[in-house]
Amino acid sequence: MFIEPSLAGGRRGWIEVICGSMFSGKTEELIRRLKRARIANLKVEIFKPAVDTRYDEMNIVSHDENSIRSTPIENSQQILLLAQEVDVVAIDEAQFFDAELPNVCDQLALRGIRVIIAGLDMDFAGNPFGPMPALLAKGEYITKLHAICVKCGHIANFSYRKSQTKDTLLLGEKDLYEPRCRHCYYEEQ
Ligand SMILES: Nc1ncnc2c1ncn2[C@@H]1O[C@H](COP(=O)(O)OP(=O)(O)O)[C@@H](O)[C@H]1O
Ligand SMILES: Cc1cn([C@H]2C[C@H](O)[C@@H](COP(=O)(O)O)O2)c(=O)[nH]c1=O
Ligand SMILES: [Zn+2]
Repeated sequence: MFIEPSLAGGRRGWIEVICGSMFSGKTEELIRRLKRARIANLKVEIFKPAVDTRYDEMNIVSHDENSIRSTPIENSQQILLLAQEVDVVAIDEAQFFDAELPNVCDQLALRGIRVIIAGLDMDFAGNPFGPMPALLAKGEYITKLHAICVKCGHIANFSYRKSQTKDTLLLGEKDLYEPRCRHCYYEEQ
C-alpha cells in the first residue's frame, strides 16, 4: 500500500503515478488517496478527460461503483487554469490526454502541488498508452497494480480486447475487455 510521504505541512510538490491494466484497482486507489487528503483538510481538484463518458459524465467511478466528483476537461492546459489555490491535483484516465500532460504535471509540482495520476500503461495492443510513459519517467512515486487474469488466475497486466476494433480509443468494460496475464494475452494474439 502506498504511504504518503507527507500529508500536511510544507508545500513540496511531486508526481505520483498509479498504473496497470483495466480492473487492476487504479480508480479505487486514486479515490482512497483523495479521501485521505481530504481528511487531512487539503484542497483537492480532480480532473478526467471529457471523452471518458463510460460510467458518468462528471464523476470518476470505479468498477465497484465507488465514485468521486470530478471536472471533465478537453485538454491538459485547462488544468493549469483550473487548479488555482489547491494542494492536490488528481487526474484519472490519464492515457487519454494529450502529449502536454507531463509538462503540465511538472509545472503543477513546481508550484508545490501534489499531483496524482491514474491511467492505463498499455493499450489493448500491448503498446505504451498516450502520455503514460513520459509520466512514469517523470514521477517520483510509481505504483503498478495488477488485476486477476480471467483465464488462469495469475496476475494480469494486459487489457485484452474481445472485439476486432483496431481504434485505440474504445470505451468499455467487461463487455469489451478482460484482464489477462502475459501468457494468456499472447495465446490469442
Ligand atoms: N479480473 C479482475 N481482477 C481484479 N479485479 C476485478 C476483476 N474483475 C472485476 N474486478 C473488480 O474491479 C475492481 C477495481 O476497479 P477499478 O478501481 O475501477 O479498476 P481500474 O480503474 O484499474 O480499471 C476490483 O476491486 C474488483 O472488485
Ligand atoms: C485497453 C484500452 C482501454 N480503453 C478504454 C476502456 C475503458 O473505457 C478505459 C479504461 O478504463 P479503466 O478505468 O482502466 O478500467 O479505456 C481504450 O479506449 N483503449 C484501450 O486500448
Ligand atoms: Zn492467465
